[in-house]
Amino acid sequence: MKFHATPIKGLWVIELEPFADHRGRFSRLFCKKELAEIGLQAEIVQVNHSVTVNKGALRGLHFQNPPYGEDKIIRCLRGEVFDVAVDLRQGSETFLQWFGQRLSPENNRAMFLPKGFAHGFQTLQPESELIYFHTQFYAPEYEGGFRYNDESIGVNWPEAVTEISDKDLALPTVSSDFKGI
Ligand SMILES: Cc1cn([C@H]2C[C@H](O)[C@@H](COP(=O)(O)OP(=O)(O)O[C@H]3O[C@@H](C)C(=O)[C@@H](O)[C@H]3O)O2)c(=O)[nH]c1=O
Repeated sequence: MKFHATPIKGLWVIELEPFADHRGRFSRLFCKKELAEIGLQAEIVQVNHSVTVNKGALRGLHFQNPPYGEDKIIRCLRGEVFDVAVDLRQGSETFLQWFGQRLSPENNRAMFLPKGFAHGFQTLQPESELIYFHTQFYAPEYEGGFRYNDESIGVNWPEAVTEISDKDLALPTVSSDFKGI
């Protein structure tokens, strides 16, 4: 794995390094020892998978509140997505700044989000599949989120939004007294 720093400290793009031969490819998706270099300390306790049927569909921006904050690794297995992380860390010099990265099987990129980030993505291809590695269990009572089009965050989504859940449409915008998580 190669690690590429982003403009937001602690947020990394992971480049997988597939071995290719006449049979196809082999990639290491997770390595505790290598990921320790970019700050992954906790155990992975849950692996999730999502399929999004339509191009332009959007999920996010999601996070879990303390004490269920989590690190996440996100990899696209099929299709292509524009993946977004938003810095919600209290006192961070990049507070409320966002970073976007295209993820696809072809570009071999994955994202590493430490605790304190919101996450969302928009599909750039139909039938896009993601696999997520999480360091916390799903805790619905600690779920948090912000509206994908919150102006104080200002994510520049690449496509018109064709689909979004009612739950995500009902998410709040960032209030002026929000200090982070
Ligand atoms: C996230 C999650 C959902 N669920 C359930 C709740 C619900 O019935 C159904 C769908 O949940 P949601 O609508 O929240 O799914 P979704 O909008 O795809 O949520 C995901 O969005 C992206 C952006 C992320 O970063 C993920 O961590 C996760 O929050 O799955 C679990 O059982 N475990 C989980 O970890």
